Amino acid sequence: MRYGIHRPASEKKSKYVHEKTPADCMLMLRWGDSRLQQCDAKADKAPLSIMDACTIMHQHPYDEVKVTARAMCMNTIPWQNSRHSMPTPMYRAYDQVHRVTSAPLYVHRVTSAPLVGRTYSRLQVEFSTRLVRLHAPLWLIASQSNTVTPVRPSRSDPTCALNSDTDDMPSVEYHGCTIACIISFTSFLCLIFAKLHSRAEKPLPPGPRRSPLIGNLFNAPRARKPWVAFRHLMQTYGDIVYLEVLGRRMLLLGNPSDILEFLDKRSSITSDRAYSPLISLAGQAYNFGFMPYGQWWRRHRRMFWQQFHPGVVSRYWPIQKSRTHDFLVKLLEQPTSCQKLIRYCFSTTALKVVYNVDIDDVQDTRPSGKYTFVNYPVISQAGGGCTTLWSDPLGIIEEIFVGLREVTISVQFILESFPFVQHLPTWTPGIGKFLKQISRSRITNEHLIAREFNEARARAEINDAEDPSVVTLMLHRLAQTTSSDGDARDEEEVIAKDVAGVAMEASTDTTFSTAEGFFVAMSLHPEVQQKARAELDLIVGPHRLPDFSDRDSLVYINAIVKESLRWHNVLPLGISHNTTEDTELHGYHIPASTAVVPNIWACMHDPRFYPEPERFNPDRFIRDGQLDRGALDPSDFAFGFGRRICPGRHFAEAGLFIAIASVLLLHVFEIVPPLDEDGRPVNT
Ligand code: HEM
Repeated sequence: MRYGIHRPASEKKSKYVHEKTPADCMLMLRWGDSRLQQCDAKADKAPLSIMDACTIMHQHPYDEVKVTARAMCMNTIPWQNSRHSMPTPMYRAYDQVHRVTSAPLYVHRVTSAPLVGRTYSRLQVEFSTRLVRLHAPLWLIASQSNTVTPVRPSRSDPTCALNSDTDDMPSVEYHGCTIACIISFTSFLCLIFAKLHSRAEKPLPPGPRRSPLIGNLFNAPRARKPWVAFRHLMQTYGDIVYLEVLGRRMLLLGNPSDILEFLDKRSSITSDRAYSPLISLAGQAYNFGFMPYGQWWRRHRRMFWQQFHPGVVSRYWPIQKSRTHDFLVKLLEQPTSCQKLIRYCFSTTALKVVYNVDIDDVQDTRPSGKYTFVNYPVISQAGGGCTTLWSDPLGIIEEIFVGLREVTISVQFILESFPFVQHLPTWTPGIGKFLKQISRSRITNEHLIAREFNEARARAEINDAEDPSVVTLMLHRLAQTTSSDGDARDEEEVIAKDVAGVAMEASTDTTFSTAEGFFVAMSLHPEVQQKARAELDLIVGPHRLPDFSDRDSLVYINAIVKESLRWHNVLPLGISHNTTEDTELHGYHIPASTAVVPNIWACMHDPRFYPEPERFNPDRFIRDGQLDRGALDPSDFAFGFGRRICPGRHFAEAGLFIAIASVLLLHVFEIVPPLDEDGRPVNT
């Protein structure tokens, strides 16, 4: 029985196949177990692309089909171009080959597909297998360099694939020393393909069923607490969940050991950040926390670290202490403004530490214009996060934060999947208002950072070495180390400006949100306040305020700091990392460019590690009167992971320690829940 594949005249020639492609492709059809039939597609002068082959296989009701689509391989389709028309698994396979060889690949290769159920996924598996067995690369090189003559397959040819189930390559004639090159190159590629093959066999992690095109769009949480929605997914699918939303891959991790294994131990391939148009839209392009993993990020991080590593943060302790004392005085005067004053305390500390700016009053006027200290809640994953900006027009700031609050995961996905959305006019229904507000945020951000840096630099130039601010220290260091090369110096200054901006912004909302959580916890747990005071009375006594020198002795206060970080996570999903290579986790294949989202909140509220997780209980970190080294330490999670771990954590923990110890020591404060209209405590 003979089958010929005659393409109807009306059928368009594949747009992927180049006119000059040698058309010596063939199609082998296997009918039943033993009857082999063949068709030489060259007769039709219609070379098949792999997609054509797939279509044919898909359309023909054979038990098993083997397709050898050879000569259209090279110089026909750059693999990238075929991305949108390929079944995803096949595209991935090409993608992998491309990554490993880092060479332009024009490979459309031999495939074999027992069409069980006639699905492409079956095809993909066979495809990888056969790449290894068939030495496909040899054939490709040979046909390109013309040093190997392909022998047209025929049933009588013993080397021909048609005559055996093993599908060996057709026989070839070699010329001169190219043999050695070909053999070694082939072995190299075989190794690569073998590796790919082993990867391809691993399944993706479990997750909800993906719909065509949109993937898991409807599984992506739209609620304000995505970390809770993600935990629900994990309860269904396990601690490792894979989602794809509009073509973007996402891996959710909900188990402490998996998170540490993947993001800490393998941080060399999991420290990238995904690009999002939101970053520049919101004026955060300067923020190295969102920069991709690479030299520019590294230079920023290095300069930041020089100012905040554990060996130097003690130089900011006096500022942290004096700002805390100022906070206590103000709290005594205005006890009902507690929340506003907490923000004031941490924001003024940051401004002083970074720019050497003094603000002594909640309403402050500076000579250069009217500035109002304003507090507005800003987007924070915990919903309770806030930021404080030191800026001119109060109305604009409010507008900005209204805009930022609108940045939900859905908006993020839409912008990332359809970047053109950012260029839509601001009157566009639905998204226009958001775009307007976010663009105001950007302008203010850029203005603020440039202005504060320039003013601090001017002050640093006239001032003396008394000023320990981050900007001054960075500028001094630059003056000593930067070469006379003007461009290099300019670049270093840009980095210094960025670093100062990040230090100011990143250190305010995170720390005061944690402190706010602490106040809420204290209002709910008077017994914790009592225990803390007993310790403070014993160690510090009634005649002075706590100091950093008391830190090691104040075990219960340290446990409160840990419990505050655990109980109220300011970044419950951290900042997602991106993989830069294909890898695997617990037998699952994790493709490159997957956003890895650690559900820190889920870990910190997992009853397996923290019994009664909703209860604020510092004792869970104490054993035999000492901090329990065996307990899962929230600091190892709340500050992120690997090479991206929060570089401001030592500064943050010091600030939290001194604020918490000082507030609790003063017996004049009793932190209680707010009262409702009838005078009953409101249980938050
Ligand atoms: C309680 C306070 C804080 C918490 C809970 C916190 C948490 C985090 C987290 C979860 C990350 C993401 C890490 C990752 O990608 O895995 C991060 C990054 C970062 N944090 Fe913090 N942070 C706090 C305070 C601070 C402070 C005080 C500063 C500055 C002085 C700061 C500066 C940064 C910077 C610059 C990054 C970006 C690091 C990078 O991408 O390389 N943070 N923080």
